[in-house]
Amino acid sequence: MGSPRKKLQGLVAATLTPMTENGEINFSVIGQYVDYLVKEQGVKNVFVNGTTGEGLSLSVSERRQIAEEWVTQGRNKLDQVVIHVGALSLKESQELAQHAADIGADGIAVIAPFFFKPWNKDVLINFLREVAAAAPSLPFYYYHIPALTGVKIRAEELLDGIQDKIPTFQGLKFSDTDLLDFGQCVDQNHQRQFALLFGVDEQLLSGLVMGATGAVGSTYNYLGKKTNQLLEAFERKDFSSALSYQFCIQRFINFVIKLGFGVAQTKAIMTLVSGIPMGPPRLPLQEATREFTDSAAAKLKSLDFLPFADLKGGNLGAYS
Ligand SMILES: CC(=O)N[C@@H]([C@@H](O)[C@H](O)[C@H](O)CO)[C@@H](O)CC(=O)C(=O)O
Repeated sequence: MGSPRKKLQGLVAATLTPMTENGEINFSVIGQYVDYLVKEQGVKNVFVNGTTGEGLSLSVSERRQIAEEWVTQGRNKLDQVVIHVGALSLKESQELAQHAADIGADGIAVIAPFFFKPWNKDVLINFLREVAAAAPSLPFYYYHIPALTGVKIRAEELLDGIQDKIPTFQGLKFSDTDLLDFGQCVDQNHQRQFALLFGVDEQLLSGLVMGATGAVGSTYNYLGKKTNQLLEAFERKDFSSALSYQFCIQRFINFVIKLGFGVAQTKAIMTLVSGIPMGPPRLPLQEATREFTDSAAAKLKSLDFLPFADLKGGNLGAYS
């Protein structure tokens, strides 16, 4: 991994947490998972224990072990390993933040507490500051995901003057469709000192046009290669190709959203595409149905995201 102060950019895969059929963490496949992301998807940054990683459904001990495994397996292979350490308990969040620093992670991220909710920006910043202070050497990212936390404090409000309060603040993971809010974050970031990472994969191109400096998402686990083509087209100002890539990605995401799409389904798709068993999700999530997986497989194939050989060659076997 690179120096902790290197700016986080490009694609960041929001990693899944592989589990066994008994619901235990399957640490044994994380090394293979790292290699798959780097070699097959061209993705060299990971966001661990977030939404996709079922971070809030895991025990603190499991979260620590998973973070350690990603840091260990990612050494000299991944550019950055960012650990999500958000929790309802400030103490747990601080413990996880300190642990992330101790094991040599490259950054930490925190969502807003969502049971007793911060009712204004200052209260939210007070909470975030206490967590950040537990890992004073690590870049700190705020993870804005209002649809799941129910905390609707606008990101642009939060950003205003944040580095005076949280000196390690390094950026934002913006998992929302409010492009006015996101645009105003970019507008404030005059010196481009912060990483502004867009978190809605099906709208990435809009985020890039608005000024996103990178992206964190679940689909980069298995559509990283295609999304990197989108990023490259955007970089060379070939907007027509960038739009074609985005539409292609949208066709798939739109299709699975209509079937019912979430972390469980992402696990099934990743198992299918990579051949690495991701296992079931943890309750209250429910495992994807066979019908979902078959339909997703057919769609991936029709979009050329999954060569026929892969379908025949055992990846479906890895799922069943
Ligand atoms: C609500 C949700 O899970 N959003 C995803 C997206 O990647 C999302 O799966 C994708 O845009 C498809 O809708 C990410 O923003 C979440 C994420 O990065 C994480 O797992 O921490």
